[in-house]
Amino acid sequence: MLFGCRLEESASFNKAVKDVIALAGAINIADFIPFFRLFDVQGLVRRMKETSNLMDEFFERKIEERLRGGRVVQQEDFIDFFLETLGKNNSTGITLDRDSIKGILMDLFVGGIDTALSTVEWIMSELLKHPKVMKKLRKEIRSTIGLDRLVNESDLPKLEYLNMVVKEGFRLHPGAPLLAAHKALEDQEVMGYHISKNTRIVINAWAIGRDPEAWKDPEEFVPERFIDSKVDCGNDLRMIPFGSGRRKCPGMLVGSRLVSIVTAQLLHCFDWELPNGMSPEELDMEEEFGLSLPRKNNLFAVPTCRLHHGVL
Ligand code: HEM
Repeated sequence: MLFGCRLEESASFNKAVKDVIALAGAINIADFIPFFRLFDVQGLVRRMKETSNLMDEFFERKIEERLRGGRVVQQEDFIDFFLETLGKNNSTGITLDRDSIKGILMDLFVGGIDTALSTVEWIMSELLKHPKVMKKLRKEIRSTIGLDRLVNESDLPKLEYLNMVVKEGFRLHPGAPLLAAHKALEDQEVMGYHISKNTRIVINAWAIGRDPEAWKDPEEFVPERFIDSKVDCGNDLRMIPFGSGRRKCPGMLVGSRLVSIVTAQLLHCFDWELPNGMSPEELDMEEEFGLSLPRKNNLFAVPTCRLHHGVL
């Protein structure tokens, strides 16, 4: 439950996160013809202001609830951390004002939720499209963990095939296909091309993950390509779903663990089938292009619980 929210509050917040991502990825004519900035012809600025006000009000409410001691869940979370560790009168010597705390919370949610969830949805889609891979992964997880308890984070290093499946998911379906826009700090020569200082640089991680010069059968979902391979996110420029270098995603470790643990739990707890006798070949894999890269159409699959009674 998100910060102990009521269902409708949580749903409207999730919608706001999705809207921010869609708006930030939208093509804005004013970026190309500055004259149009005067008019906001597509209404993008107005919608962005409305959405960020909505998120601001949400975090303001949650912070006020904490300060009044009116929390619904007992577990500590990000908001407690920021208020206690970096709020007024703390002992660290660093103080963040309320706007900065809200800004960081917004960054964490916008950067961390949709990217991870869309990657899990894509991995589940690939598994439903490739039943042999799904079976092999399910076997690894269930034989390692058994059916009397849930998978937890400390199990992840033992699940080697899961690690390969997740890497293959990140390769084909990077959550942020064009990363974030960067700017050259100085003139550079890269592979014979001159890049002038201040050039805006957009890196297509999606295309790199599917480049036939970098990968054998790049369009195929084959986790086995990572057997005995050291290639991983962050250590090889062919795999950059989290970017690379100084401005790479600071949530890389959390993000990749989140994707691994959610995928492992979905496969461990349930058997999955496509609905209404649909065959794997019929499952559509259309992408919706934007700042993130979710499925165009929601994935529907039917779960059957496989854990022993009382574990869930
Ligand atoms: C599967 C999950 C995730 C993916 C695929 C992902 C991907 C990315 C990418 C591609 C960037 C831009 C890097 C660049 O342009 O070089 C980025 C930046 C960022 N990510 Fe993530 N991310 C994920 C999870 C998270 C999580 C869980 C958090 C926070 C807890 C997070 C927080 C951020 C922040 C704050 C930035 C901006 C960093 C900066 O501007 O220096 N991300 N992420």
